[in-house]
Amino acid sequence: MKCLDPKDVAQNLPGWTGGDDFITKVFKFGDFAEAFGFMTRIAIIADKMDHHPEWFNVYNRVDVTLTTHDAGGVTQKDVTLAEAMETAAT
Ligand SMILES: C[C@H](O)[C@H](O)[C@H]1CNC2=NC(N)=NC(=O)C2=N1
Repeated sequence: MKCLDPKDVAQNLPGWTGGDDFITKVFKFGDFAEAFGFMTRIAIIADKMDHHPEWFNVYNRVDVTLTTHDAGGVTQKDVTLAEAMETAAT
């Protein structure tokens, strides 16, 4: 799958930042239940896509990094998953 420029990708996603080979965002929720609810909904979508996030949760915060390991960079799969996260978080 074709790799995209992470900076270009991040510019079109609210609150996302582009790194060398990834895009990243910190999501904040009202409490742990909301954060974990978000992670649960995304886990189901991600597994159906066979495309899994790197993420770290403490209480109401979820730090997300998206990259496509098989491609060694950011691909359309990361864009699709980031968009699903935006929908699930709002
Ligand atoms: C074998 C399996 O399909 C692959 O390892 C999938 C699983 N989930 C994945 N997730 C991510 N983020 N990148 C991948 O390249 C990837 N590959």
